[in-house]
Amino acid sequence: MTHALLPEGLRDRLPPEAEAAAAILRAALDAVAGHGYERVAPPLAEFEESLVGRLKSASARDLLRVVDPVSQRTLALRPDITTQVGRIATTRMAHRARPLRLSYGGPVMKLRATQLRPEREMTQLGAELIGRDSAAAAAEIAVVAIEALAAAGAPRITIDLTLPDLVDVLAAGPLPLAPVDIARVRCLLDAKDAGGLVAAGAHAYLPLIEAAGPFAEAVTRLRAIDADGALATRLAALEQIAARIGDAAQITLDPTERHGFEYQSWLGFSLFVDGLAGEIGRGGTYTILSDTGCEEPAVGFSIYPDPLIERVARTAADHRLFLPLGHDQAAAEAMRAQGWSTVAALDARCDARALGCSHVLDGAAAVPLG
Ligand SMILES: N[C@@H](Cc1c[nH]c[nH+]1)C(=O)O
Repeated sequence: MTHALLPEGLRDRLPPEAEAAAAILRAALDAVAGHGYERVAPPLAEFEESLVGRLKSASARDLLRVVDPVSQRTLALRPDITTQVGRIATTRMAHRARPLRLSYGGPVMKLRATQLRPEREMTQLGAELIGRDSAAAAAEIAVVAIEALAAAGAPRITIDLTLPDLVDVLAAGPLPLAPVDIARVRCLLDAKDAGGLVAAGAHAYLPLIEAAGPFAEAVTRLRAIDADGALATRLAALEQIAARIGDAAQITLDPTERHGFEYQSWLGFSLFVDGLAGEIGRGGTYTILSDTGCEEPAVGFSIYPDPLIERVARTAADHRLFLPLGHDQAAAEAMRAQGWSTVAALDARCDARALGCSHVLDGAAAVPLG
């Protein structure tokens, strides 16, 4: 009977998951706000053309579209709030001093589900720092991303740093490649296909496959490749970012990883949480195009926190307190002030266990239901 109730990839969130989802969003965005990021809330849908082409190098995206009977124009549901924040920053907030620090959180819609993420609607939260894409700016964003994830209840966090335009930089400088070969070499590096690189005559790129792993060793190997100094500023920036992160997260480097980086420029990063499959967030540097043709650098991150919901919901369910008939109302209020959810009996038929309570109020004390 559940099939056909909702389209594929869309679902209702029931208790306690809906509450957990809201709590996660709140906690993560509070952490972000603590660093001076001001919240913006763009709409769920907007004109298709304003969602496309706003960020430099963004590839055309499959969007979920509708024709708006009111404006007679095509609207698209947002698949990524970063684009909208870019629009706001370069239009309505163009007059504001840079760097401009903005945060956001809300649902996004993908046209298609993937095997790893069967949902088409998901929550996205994040922060964008507009007007800078320096190492200092990137380091701040990485630290804020890790803090937001920790505040959302993520236990051990790993950040994987990458250099999305690395192959372009090397191909244009010390390790020349014909333009037609660049895409091929990128794919071979993505697949970590050493044999393929040799067959394609791109031996010089082999060491990049080796330069992946825990940060300290990987960056040393990457430095060894940098014979002509073409990567010197990037290497220094990576070191600066890693030093700023310190031991707030495990740091790895995968210099040629490009998966999921659609518009990021010199820096990209993916966020992982112990015990969860796949990445939970992503970020990096990018360029916003304004309507007047100006370009503005930026750096930011997005977290897709839905996979954390189950974990948080489990903890929340441990603090549900049954208030028997005739309970002490002041005691109940004191318990709510401590963060308990109270469930009041309305008549003798109300059953604590059946109503999902973990404790019962006895006098002024919460007694576990056992
Ligand atoms: N919005 C990007 C991540 C990002 C935010 N800012 C820069 N990059 C994503 O979801 O993949």
